[in-house]
Amino acid sequence: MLKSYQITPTYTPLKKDLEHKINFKTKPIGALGKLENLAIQIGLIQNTLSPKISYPTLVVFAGDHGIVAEGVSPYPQEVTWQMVMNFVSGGAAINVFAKQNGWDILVVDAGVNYTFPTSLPIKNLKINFGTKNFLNEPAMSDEEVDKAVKTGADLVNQIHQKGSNCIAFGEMGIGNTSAAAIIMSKITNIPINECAGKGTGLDDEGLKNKIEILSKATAYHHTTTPLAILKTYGGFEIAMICGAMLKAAELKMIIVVDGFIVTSALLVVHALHPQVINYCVFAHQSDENGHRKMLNYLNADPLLNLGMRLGEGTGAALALPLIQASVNFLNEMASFESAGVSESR
Ligand SMILES: O=C(O)c1ccc[n+]([C@@H]2O[C@H](COP(=O)([O-])O)[C@@H](O)[C@H]2O)c1
Ligand SMILES: Cc1cc2nc[nH]c2cc1C
Repeated sequence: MLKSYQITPTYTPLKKDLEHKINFKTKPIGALGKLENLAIQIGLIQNTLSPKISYPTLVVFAGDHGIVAEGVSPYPQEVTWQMVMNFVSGGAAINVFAKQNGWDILVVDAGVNYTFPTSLPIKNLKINFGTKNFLNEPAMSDEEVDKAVKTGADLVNQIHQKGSNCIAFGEMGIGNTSAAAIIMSKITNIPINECAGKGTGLDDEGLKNKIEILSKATAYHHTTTPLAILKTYGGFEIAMICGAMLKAAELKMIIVVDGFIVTSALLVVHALHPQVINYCVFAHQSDENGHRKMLNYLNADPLLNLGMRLGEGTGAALALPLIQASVNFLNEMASFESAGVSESR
C-alpha cells in the first residue's frame, strides 16, 4: 500500500550546471548560504536551470485522537474542531501567515470528532470521528489506514492537476504529539522519553504521565512495518499526510515540511522510500522536544529556528518567501559577465 508509489531520485547530472550558474552570479562564492543549496535542490527536482514555484498550496489536515482520554494533552479534544472553525474564519496564525506570504490554504476534515456544517469551506474527507485509544487497541483499522493514505494521495493529485508544484502540509489535532512521538520512537529506535515532549504545554508532571502512558502503549503493540506503526498509533491527519507526501514526491512537487507531527509522517514514508528526501524542504526546527533528533535522523537542515511549536503549517508558511527567494536569485541575479563586475583573482 505505502510501497506502491514510484518515487524516483532527482536528476543529479544537472547539479554541476546549477553550481556553475550560481557561482557566476555577482556575489562571492557560497555567499547566499543555504539559499544556494535550496536553489540547487529545486533545480534538480524540476530538472531545469530556471525553476519556478507555481500555485504554492498549504493543506491543513485535522483529526482527533482517542489517546487524549489518558490526559496526554492539557487541552480538551473539542479544541480540534474549534480551531478548524477558526481556520475557516481566517483567525488562526496559519491564516495570517499564509495570507501574508501568498499561500493558498485548504482545510481538510480528515477525522475530527465533530460534524461540521456542510456550508463551510471545509473539505470533508472524514475517515471516522477520531481514532481509537491506542493504549487499548490499534488507533485505526486496516481499512481506515488504507483509505486515509489513498485519500491524501488523491487530494494531492487534484491539487497538482490545478497547476501547483509546491505543497506544504499542516495539521491540527489535540493529542497528536503523542501519536507522533510513538511513531518516532518505533521508526528510529530512540527511547520514548527522548521523543515525547510537552506538546501544547504540559507541565513536568503532565509530561511524566504522558511518557508513562506512551511507554505502556509501546509495550502492548508489536509493530514492525511502517504501515503497522501508522495504523496502530497514527492519526487520520498523519496518515493522510503520508499519502499526500507519497503522491507529491511521485509527481516531483516540492514538499515543504513543517514541525514535529508532519515530520513524523515523513518518517513513515521515508522508511519505505528514502528518496522522498530529495523533494523535501525542511521549513523549521520546532521547539517540541524530539524534533531536533527527528531532523538529525533524516539528516535534514531546517531553514528556520524560531522557537515555534504551534503546528498548523505555520513554519512552512514562513519558509515560503525563502524558497521563492532561492528560485528568484537563480533566475534573476546578474552574472559577473552580464553586469561587467570583475571576478576574484
Ligand atoms: O508542529 C509542531 O512542532 C507542534 C508541536 C507541539 C504542538 N503542536 C500542535 O499542538 C497540538 C498537539 O499537541 P498536544 O499537546 O495536544 O499533543 C496539535 O494541534 C499540533 O498542531 C505542534
Ligand atoms: C489553541 C490551540 C491552537 C492550535 N493550533 C495547533 N494546535 C493547537 C492547539 C491549541 C490548544
